[in-house]
Amino acid sequence: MIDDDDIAAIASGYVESAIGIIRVSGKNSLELLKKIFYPKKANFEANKIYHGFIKDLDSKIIDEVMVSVFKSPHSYTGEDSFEINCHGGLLVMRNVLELVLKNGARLAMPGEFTKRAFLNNKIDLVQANAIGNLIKAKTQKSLDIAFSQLLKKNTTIIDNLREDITFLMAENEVTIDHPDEDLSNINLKNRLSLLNKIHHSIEKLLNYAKKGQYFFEGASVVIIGKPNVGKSSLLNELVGHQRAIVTEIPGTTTDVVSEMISLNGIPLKILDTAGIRKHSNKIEFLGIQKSKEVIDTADLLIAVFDASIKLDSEDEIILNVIKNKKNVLVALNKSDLPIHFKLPSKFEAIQISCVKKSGIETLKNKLYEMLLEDYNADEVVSLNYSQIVALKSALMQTKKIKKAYQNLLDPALIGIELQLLADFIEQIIGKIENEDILDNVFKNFCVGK
Ligand SMILES: Nc1nc2c(c(=O)[nH]1)N(C=O)[C@@H](CNc1ccc(C(=O)N[C@@H](CCC(=O)O)C(=O)O)cc1)CN2
Ligand SMILES: Nc1nc2c(ncn2[C@@H]2O[C@H](COP(=O)(O)OP(=O)(O)OP(=O)(O)O)[C@@H](O)[C@H]2O)c(=O)[nH]1
Ligand SMILES: [Mg+2]
Repeated sequence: MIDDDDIAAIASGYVESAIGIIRVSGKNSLELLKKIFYPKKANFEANKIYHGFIKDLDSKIIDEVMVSVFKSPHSYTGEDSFEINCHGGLLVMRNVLELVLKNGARLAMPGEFTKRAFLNNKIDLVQANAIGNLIKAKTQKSLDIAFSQLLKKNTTIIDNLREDITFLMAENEVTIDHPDEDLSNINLKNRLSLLNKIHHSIEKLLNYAKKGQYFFEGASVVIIGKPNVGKSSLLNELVGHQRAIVTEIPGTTTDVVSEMISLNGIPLKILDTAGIRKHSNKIEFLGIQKSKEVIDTADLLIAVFDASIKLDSEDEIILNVIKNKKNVLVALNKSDLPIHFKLPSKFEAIQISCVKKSGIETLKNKLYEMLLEDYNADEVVSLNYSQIVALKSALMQTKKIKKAYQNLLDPALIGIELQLLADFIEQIIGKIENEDILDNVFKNFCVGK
C-alpha cells in the first residue's frame, strides 16, 4: 500500500529565521498549489522557482514567497511536490502551513517525506538510514560516513550477496526440475564454497555495521583489574578530571563510575569498576558482582595491572576473565616505579603511569585502533537495529543451508531455506512487508524530513 495523499510540514524547523520552507508532497499537491499561490505566470513547470504571493480563500495576502515546483518522478519523494520559501517568522510559517492544511494536505509524520522517497524507490533503506544519520551526526567523521553511504545506491557487498544467493537459487531450481541428475560431489563442493563466501560477506558486513554504529551510538570501554592497581586513576586521566575517588586503600571504588569522552570523534563511554578479588565484605561483594556484569556489555576492556608488584592470585582472576577475549587492551600501570610484574607472554601490554601521565596517549591511540580494526571508511555501512537483526538472521540461515546441503536434503526444501536467506538480505535493503518495522526507521527523523 502506497500513500500518496498530500502531506505538508515546515521543513526548515519551527524557529525564527530569514527564510522558512514549507514542503508539500503528494499526488494532488500541484492542484493544491494553484489554489493558494499567485505568480506572474502560473504555468508551474518542473524544476523552476516562481516568485509570487500566497493568498487565503478571501484573497488576503498571507506572504510574498518563492515557490519551487517538482514533478513526479523527479523530486525528492518521487511524487509531485513543491516548496514554499516564505519569510521565516514563526507566525508567517504557521499561517502558510495552516492554509496548506486547510486546502487538503495533512501534517506529515516525522520522516514521512523520506519514507515516501524510499517507497517510491528513490532511495534504498541503507540510504534512508544514512539521511537520518547525516542529520544526527555530531562529529565530522560521522558525517563523512553518513554522506558516503547516501551517495551510493546499494553497497557492492550487498549487491554481490544478492547475486550469489540468486545463483544458488537458480541452480537449486535446476536440481528440482531434473531430479535424476545427482548432486555430484563437484557441484556440492562449489555450492558449499559459494555459501562460505556468502557467510563471510555477511560477517564482514556485520563487522562494518558495528563499527559504523560506534560513530553514531558510541562505544563502551570497561576498565577492570584487581583492587588498587589504578583503575580509577586511569579513568580520571582519560576524562581529564578527577571523576572517580582515588585512594591508596584497596577497595575504594564500590560501584560502577562512568563518564563520556570523545575519542577522535567516537563517543566513548568509559566505565570504572570495583576491583575484582575474593570479597572482604558485602558492599565489596555487590560491587564486584556489578563489575562482572558490565564486562559482558563492553565493546572493549582495559585490563589494568600494577607493574610494581609481582603477579599474584588476584591478578590470575583477571587473566582468567580476559584469556579468551579478543577485545582486551592490557595496561601495566605504575610503570614509574621499579617493575616487578611479569605478564604471561601471550598478552601484549602498554606501559602507563597515571601519576607521571605517561603512556596515556599511546593507550588512547591503541583504543581507537582496536575499535576501528579492519575498518574501511568507504565500505562501512551504518545499519540500524532492525537491519542488524536481519543480518544476524541471515548469518544463522547460511549455517542452516550448509547443513541442508551436506545432508543432501530435498532440493525443494533447500529452495525454501534459500528463499528465507534472500528475504533476510532484502530486509536490509528495504523490502520490508511489515509497516511497523518500516516506521521504526523513520520515526526518529524530524518532521519535514
Ligand atoms: N530545498 C530543498 N533543499 C534540500 C532538499 C530538498 O528536498 N529541498 N533535500 C532533501 O531533503 C536535500 C537535497 N536532496 C535532494 C535529493 C533529490 C532531489 C530531487 O528533486 N531529485 C530528483 C531530480 C534530480 C535531478 O534532476 O538532478 C530525482 O531524483 O529525480 C532534491 C533534493 C537537501 N536540501
Ligand atoms: N606510583 C604510582 N601510583 C599510582 C599510579 N596510579 C595510581 N596510583 C596510586 O595507586 C593507588 C590506587 O589508585 P586507584 O586509582 O584508586 O586504584 P583502583 O584500581 O581504582 O582501586 P580500587 O578502586 O580500590 O579497586 C592510589 O594511591 C594512587 O595514587 C601510578 O601510575 N604510579
Ligand atoms: Mg577505583
